[in-house]
Amino acid sequence: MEIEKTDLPGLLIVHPRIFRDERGYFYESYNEQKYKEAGIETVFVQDNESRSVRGVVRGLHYQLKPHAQAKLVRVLEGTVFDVAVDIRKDSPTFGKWFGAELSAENKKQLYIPEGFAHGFSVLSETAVLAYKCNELYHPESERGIALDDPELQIDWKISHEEFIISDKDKKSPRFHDAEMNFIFAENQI
Ligand SMILES: Cc1cn([C@H]2C[C@H](O)[C@@H](COP(=O)(O)OP(=O)(O)O[C@H]3O[C@H](C)C(=O)[C@H](O)[C@H]3O)O2)c(=O)[nH]c1=O
Repeated sequence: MEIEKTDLPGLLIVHPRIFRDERGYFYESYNEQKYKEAGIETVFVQDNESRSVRGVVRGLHYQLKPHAQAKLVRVLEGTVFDVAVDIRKDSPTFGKWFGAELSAENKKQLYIPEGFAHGFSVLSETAVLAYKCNELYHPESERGIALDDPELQIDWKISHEEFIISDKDKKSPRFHDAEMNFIFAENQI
């Protein structure tokens, strides 16, 4: 398994080791010891799965502290453009976003620490996303940021005309007005 750093401190791309043979493939999609050795110390307590059709954009979501969630995201079917936005107020990359194409084919994973808003767009006919969280769902603490925020300028790799988004996400505030309480922790570099 290889870990790739990104321009946003703490946000990592995981390249799992895939074992292929004439039957197909096998790989460890998570291994607590190996991920800890690679710097992903997080212990996960909840697994989520969602299926979406082409054009769906889910997010940008996060939970306020003390219910902030770190996530380990992978794709079981199809292809998505997975995006994380740094909302750690004192981070040198506050307000910056990073995106990666995750697919059932490339089996890449995105490790998103606490202090990021998360969202994804679906680039294939359908996509199934599976992700681990280190904190339980706490709807009262859940917040959103507008997917088409003019300050963030996220390129979702699909046209806005194609967007299929939930009524809830349509009402998310702009980044500038979003409620955040993330203080940048030095150990997140
Ligand atoms: C997130 C969540 C939702 N739900 C229920 C609440 C709703 O009745 C239903 C759909 O929830 P929602 O529309 O918020 O689902 P998504 O839009 O996929 O939300 C997710 O989208 C982005 C990409 C994320 O990273 C978050 O994990 C999560 O916010 O599932 C639960 O029961 N448990 C949960 O952990």
